[in-house]
Amino acid sequence: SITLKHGAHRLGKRTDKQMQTWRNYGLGQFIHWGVYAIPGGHWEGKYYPGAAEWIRSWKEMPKEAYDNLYKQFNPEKFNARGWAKQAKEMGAKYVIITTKHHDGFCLWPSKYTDYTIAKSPYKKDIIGQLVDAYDAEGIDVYLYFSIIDWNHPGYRSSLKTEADRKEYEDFKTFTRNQLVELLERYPSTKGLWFDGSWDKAWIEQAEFADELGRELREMIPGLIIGSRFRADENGNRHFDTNGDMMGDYEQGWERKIPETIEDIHGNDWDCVMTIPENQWGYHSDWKGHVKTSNELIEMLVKSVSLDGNFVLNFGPDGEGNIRPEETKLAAEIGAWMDVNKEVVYGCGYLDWKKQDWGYYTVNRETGKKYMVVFNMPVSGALRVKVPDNTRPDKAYLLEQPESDITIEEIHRNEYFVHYKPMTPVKKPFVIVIETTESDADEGHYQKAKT
Ligand SMILES: COc1ccc([C@@H]2N[C@@H](C)[C@@H](O)[C@H]2O)cc1
Repeated sequence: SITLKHGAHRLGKRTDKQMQTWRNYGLGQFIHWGVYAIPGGHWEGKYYPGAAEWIRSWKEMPKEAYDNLYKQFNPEKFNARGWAKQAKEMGAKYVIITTKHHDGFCLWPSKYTDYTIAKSPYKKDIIGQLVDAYDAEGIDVYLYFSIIDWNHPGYRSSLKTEADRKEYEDFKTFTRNQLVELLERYPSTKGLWFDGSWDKAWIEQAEFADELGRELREMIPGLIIGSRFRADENGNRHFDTNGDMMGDYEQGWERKIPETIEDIHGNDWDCVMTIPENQWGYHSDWKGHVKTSNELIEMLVKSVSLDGNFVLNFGPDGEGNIRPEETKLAAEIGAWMDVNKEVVYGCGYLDWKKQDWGYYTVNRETGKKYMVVFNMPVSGALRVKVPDNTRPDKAYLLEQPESDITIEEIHRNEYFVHYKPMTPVKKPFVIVIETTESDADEGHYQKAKT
């Protein structure tokens, strides 16, 4: 590997307490809220087919009209305590809240621009209310911040002229000032989730961004920042010139989930996921597939089974309501978590061969192993392949610890867990499997000579 001044500053996972807490969350909530929720994916009767929070970039949206929307932003239904309570009941352990999206509108009263909530009819600090409400529910708060800022005069996506460069220096100072301001105003923040950092102009700022990251980490010891924040001096993002991840966890899994443990390259990671195919901000007309709670629970369990966190996005409307579809899903996920949360919290990857019926998770402290079943085989026989010197002794339903499920040895290190549900299965369910680790005899299975 080559020597880098602004590459990864740490190899391997962080092992401090704050990062251990992050690693054990399992389930998080994303909140995308801003003035884009006012048009909600429409303008003058026309339907915007893109992601609602990007409507300003739509050729049918006059920039002037969009940039004046904040003058009508007065979400009277906004109830931070209600949102936090709903997130608690869903089972979210952390929340990521948009402080400023690409449009540059600040949901906190920043003193570095007038394009903020303080200048709207609503006036009050939205970020402050959410931080207090989620803190009160014991849900850790992380702040989303977009480097892209279409409102700031100094913002550039690329630096072509000397004038660009001069303007961009003001933008860099503004960006730093806002981030320092956010951490000063909300010191209970556990981390920053950066977005909009793919512009050439920002990629050229390896030294500035590295120094800014250092300054922010000094302000809040243990602060957690993902891989999307900065580039190294050769313009590499997420992974530096040597292939080492920059930041504390990988932020590449947006609306997608790794397939195998190899895909995560030994790094911590989060998957951030929308309920429709691709809407983060509020769109009043979701077209296409809206994910069910069974799909979302599977994504959650799949993420945990591969040592990641799953962060589900909510996009409140222009009045401050959480829409009915999201409320329903939060309740369904919460009902499942009420019964099964122990297969998520503090759990991660078990190095047993993945089987078709679902996913294994293991509690990192207790070693307790779980089979989370999504796909019942017609045979009722759940195949389990174990590593050498591991023998499954007992299996029982998490919901009925006294249930004793038959385990049949069918081959060397291979078993059938025989389970036929008495009633039709409508939600994923969990079987706890207990094992003995032994240097037992090789057993009596003979490999065929071929
Ligand atoms: C051009 O592709 C994208 C896709 C998504 C984004 C933003 N990242 C998500 C977390 C949302 O904030 C979305 O607007 C930005 C650019």
